[in-house]
Amino acid sequence: MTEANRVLLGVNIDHVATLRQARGTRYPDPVKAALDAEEAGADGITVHLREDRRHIQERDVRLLKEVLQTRMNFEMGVTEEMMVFAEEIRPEHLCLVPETRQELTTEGGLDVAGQEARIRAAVERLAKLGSEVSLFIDADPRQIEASHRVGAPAIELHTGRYADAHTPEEAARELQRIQEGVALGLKLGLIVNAGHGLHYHNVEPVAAIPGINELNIGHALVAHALFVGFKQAVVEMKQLIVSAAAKG
Ligand SMILES: CC(=O)[C@@H](O)[C@H](O)COP(=O)(O)O
Ligand SMILES: NCC(=O)COP(=O)(O)O
Repeated sequence: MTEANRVLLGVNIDHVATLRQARGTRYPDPVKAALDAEEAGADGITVHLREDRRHIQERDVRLLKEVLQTRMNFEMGVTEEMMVFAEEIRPEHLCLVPETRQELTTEGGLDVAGQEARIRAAVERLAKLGSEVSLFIDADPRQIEASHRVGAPAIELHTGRYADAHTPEEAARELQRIQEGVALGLKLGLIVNAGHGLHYHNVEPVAAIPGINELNIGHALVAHALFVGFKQAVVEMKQLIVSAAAKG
């Protein structure tokens, strides 16, 4: 396999913390899940410290920063509170995401085109930490071009609409949007990642997109881990990604 078709797996451990927060217990510990994921072949660990702290807590992020063998991808809203916390943690990767207090999950991409000055200022400030800054956006040419203009080196394309498609035709259309988004991002010199809602039955066509760098996957992995264990869940996802990428 060449470097060109190697697709990385970022394991999102947020929903291990969701289970813990549901009862206010000390278990299950997302830090243990992260270490197990690394042993099973994860290329990085993703966490989203939400404003409402519904899953990941500051304690998790601080501990992860100390113990991870791979790297942290820290997802955050564009708020002063999060900027200050990111400056303390200095994660290797930072991903700016939109956040709405009441949403069930991250429902759309960041509107970079509609607030270029604000996002440019955030990207410049965070880049000083030495972190690779990424923008979580829809596969929309306007947003991809704006991400390039504000100086972000990387983007993560939101795959939620593809994952939530109700018919094969709709899924094919959404996949095509992602494929075109990846191609445009690469043409502009961006690192292109993708994620959200990917699972064992829909990940392969995305992993096969030429040039895609990393897939961030969480909810489906945590769900599958209930039945097969966390390490095995990561191993199975990684196998799917690696083999799809090799064919892509
Ligand atoms: C930004 C994003 O997509 C992730 O952080 C992920 O989906 C985590 O789960 P929640 O959106 O449920 O917090
Ligand atoms: N940025 C997307 C992510 O980290 C994982 O999303 P999901 O697999 O939990 O939907």
